[in-house]
Amino acid sequence: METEMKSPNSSTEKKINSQGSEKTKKKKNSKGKMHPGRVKTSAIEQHEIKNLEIRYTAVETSAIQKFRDIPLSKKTLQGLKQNEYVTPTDVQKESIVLALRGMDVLGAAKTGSGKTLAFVIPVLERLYCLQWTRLDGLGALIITPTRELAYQIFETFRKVGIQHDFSAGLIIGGKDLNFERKRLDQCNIMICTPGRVLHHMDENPLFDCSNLQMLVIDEADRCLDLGFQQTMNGIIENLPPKRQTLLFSATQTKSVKDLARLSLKDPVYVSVHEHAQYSTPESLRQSYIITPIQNKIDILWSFLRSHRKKKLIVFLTSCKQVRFIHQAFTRLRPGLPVLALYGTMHQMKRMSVYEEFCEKETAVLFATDIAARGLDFPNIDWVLQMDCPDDASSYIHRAGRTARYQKGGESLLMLLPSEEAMVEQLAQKKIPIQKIEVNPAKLFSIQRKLEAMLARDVELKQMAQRAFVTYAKSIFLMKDKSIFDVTAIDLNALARSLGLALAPRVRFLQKHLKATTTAEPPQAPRMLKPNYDSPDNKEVGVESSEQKWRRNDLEAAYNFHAENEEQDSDSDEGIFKLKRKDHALPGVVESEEEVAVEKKKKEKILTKEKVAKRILAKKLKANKIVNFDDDGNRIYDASREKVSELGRNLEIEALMSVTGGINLDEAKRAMEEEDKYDKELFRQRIKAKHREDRLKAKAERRLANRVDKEDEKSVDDEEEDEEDEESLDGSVADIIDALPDPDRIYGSNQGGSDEDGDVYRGPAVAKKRTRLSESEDDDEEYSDDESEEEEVPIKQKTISKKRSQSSGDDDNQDQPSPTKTKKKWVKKKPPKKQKPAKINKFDTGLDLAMDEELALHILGSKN
Ligand SMILES: Nc1ncnc2c1ncn2[C@@H]1O[C@H](COP(=O)(O)OP(=O)(O)OP(=O)(O)O)[C@@H](O)[C@H]1O
Repeated sequence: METEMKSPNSSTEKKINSQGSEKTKKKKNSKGKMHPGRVKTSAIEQHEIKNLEIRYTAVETSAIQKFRDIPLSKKTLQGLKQNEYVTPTDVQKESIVLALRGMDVLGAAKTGSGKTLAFVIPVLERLYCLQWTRLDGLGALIITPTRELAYQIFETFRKVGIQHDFSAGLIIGGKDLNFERKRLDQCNIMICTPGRVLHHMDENPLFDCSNLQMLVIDEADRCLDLGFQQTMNGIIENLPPKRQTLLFSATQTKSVKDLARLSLKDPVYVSVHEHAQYSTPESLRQSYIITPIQNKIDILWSFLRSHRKKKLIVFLTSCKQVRFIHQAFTRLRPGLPVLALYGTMHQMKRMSVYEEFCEKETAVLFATDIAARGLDFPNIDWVLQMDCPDDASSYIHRAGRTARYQKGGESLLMLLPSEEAMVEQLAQKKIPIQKIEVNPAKLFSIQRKLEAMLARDVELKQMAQRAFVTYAKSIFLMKDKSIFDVTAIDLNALARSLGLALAPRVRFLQKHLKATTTAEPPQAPRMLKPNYDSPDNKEVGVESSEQKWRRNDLEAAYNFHAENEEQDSDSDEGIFKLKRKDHALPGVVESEEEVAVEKKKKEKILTKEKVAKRILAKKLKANKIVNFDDDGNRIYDASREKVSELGRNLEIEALMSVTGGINLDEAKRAMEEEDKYDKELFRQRIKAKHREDRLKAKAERRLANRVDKEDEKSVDDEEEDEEDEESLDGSVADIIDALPDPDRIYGSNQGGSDEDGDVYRGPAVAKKRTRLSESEDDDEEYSDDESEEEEVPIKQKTISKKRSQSSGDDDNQDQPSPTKTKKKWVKKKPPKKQKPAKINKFDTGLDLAMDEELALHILGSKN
């Protein structure tokens, strides 16, 4: 994405001046802050900059002969010289000087007149004079409508700016977004397509254009037209208002609205060829032919056969047409290399085709309008416009791919009889174009060959069908209805010329024709015009017998071959992506029934996203598992759903609710209920975890006992009751289990709710054991559980007392208070185990066996 426009020996960011010393530069950036990492600039450069700035106002455009007459930095002059740019063109002289003075410029000049250098040079100079460095971020943003053009401009920056130290980035669609993203913040000059740059502006936090000095829009009229309107508005919103703006195009916009959007400050309109006799290059010879649609492909074939040593571009309306013609002609072999360039191509392929065609000496490139603007393919001999361009501007740009910068070239436009009005529009735009006739003797028909190929190759046949439909659709969608009339086209003849035996069905036309005949839309006069030759028939709503015949013929054509419907509908999708949506479609009045049918058809295409949306809309919960117990009662999973009745009811109410909203009191109550379940769930989890820890500790102890008998005798004085219980071996536990319930002995005024969450341990002793084991957990985790706190100390107190009596060395102060500490049982502990912080401990001074005996004794005596 990114390259550096620097000479091979200037590979570091620090610049050493000619004396070899470094000088710190105290230059402030546009926000008034000096960038801490500013590169040091030599005194010579600073001096040069001062001199240049003085000369900006003094320089006279008329006195400029060579680039060196313009106040330009040495680095730029060297870059120009290295690339053999010596004499500036008119548009360059005018625009560069004005731009150097810091003015907003609207540059208009013929195609191939060097408008690219007219903005590349001022951008380099401006940043140079500001002593811009990589650390200053984005200084200039250049926007162009196509990726290839962006690449071409990038290359010009790279070549002319070779002596500068700026870094330039190419931000275009079809490339790795992440790759671009990471390097964006290092770009000083960014060349981009509108969609991609807005994407970064919206989503990339590294994209910072707050320091931007210059905005350049190449092919400005195209970038600012309705096709890019929203994107461009989005971009402009993100740019700092204080900046210099340069707009360039061969067909420059003068729309006040466009210019207002850009908030230009006193822009200067540079139109060097405004008073020229023609709006196209003098060296361009232009001609047109009027031909019926069925002859177009034959003319193209014959033309290519007779220009095999030339380099040509052939423009067609849609990607699918280009694809079909390219595939068909590749197989038919016209005698020169055949290439294709269109928007739906893979980006890598697009670039390789672009480069390949640049290098070729003879070749034909079939292309859509993505190749119409700005591209500077070298040495193009001929431009063939096989389909009529959208308008005169579009014609100028297409034809302008040849006869560039002092070179000659020729252009041929093919028009259908219904499109002849275009000639008038071209004349109004000062385009000198001559009518020529096709020599029938030299016309060679390839229809049979195409038919044979399509019969053998289903894929090619499908391409032909798609080409047919997209062409019909693009004509139907054209803005200028005075030129483009789909009903005037003989679609059967078109189909045959493509090698198709029968015309594919075009449903939108059927619908349209139905609408124009059933309803009488006031805005659809052109749609009823069947014959361009008969001006009388142009009257609103009047349909002559000839028109009727034409309509019936068309209807018959459209109704053929319902089997092609699927493919057609596919193709129909594509064309909408490509054409500009800058006009309404008159005459299309859809009945309710048709709308319903259309809706139904659309529903057939179900993407994953749509399915998900539907599920959401229906408030269904996808992939939900419902468990039932043996009796068929539903088991609720507290971790995933509402368990309390109140909670569940509330959920059902929300689902049924049409109005939405929430009853806060109800919700609060439900939450409290749910909270109980949550707590219980949490408690159980903690218990399970503790149990697991205990078992683990027990296993470790057993292992330790086996290894070292001596250690077994040592008694740890800090034991936990719960661990104690678990550490008792099976026989002792059994004895304890068999002991009478202390509740019965000491009274049980406490609740026994703590049993709920415990594991089942046998019917007779469960309650007692649960109390022993759970109380500690609850103490640690749920200190609010009063029932356990009250019960345990009685036992504990007794045990502790007896212990202290028997050991006689216990410090009473160390004894846990009855209210705080519960039962404490002695147990063995692995020597290295850490003491839990919160648990109170005491020491009987006895070993485990004796402790057990003591416990049995105490309990037995109580009994
Ligand atoms: N001063 C110059 N000296 C020699 N060649 C030049 C000069 N300026 C431009 N050129 C060459 O002229 C050709 C056309 O230039 P460029 O692409 O900038 O034209 P353009 O006006 O932008 O055309 P379009 O309107 O089609 O975009 C390029 O090959 C370029 O290298």
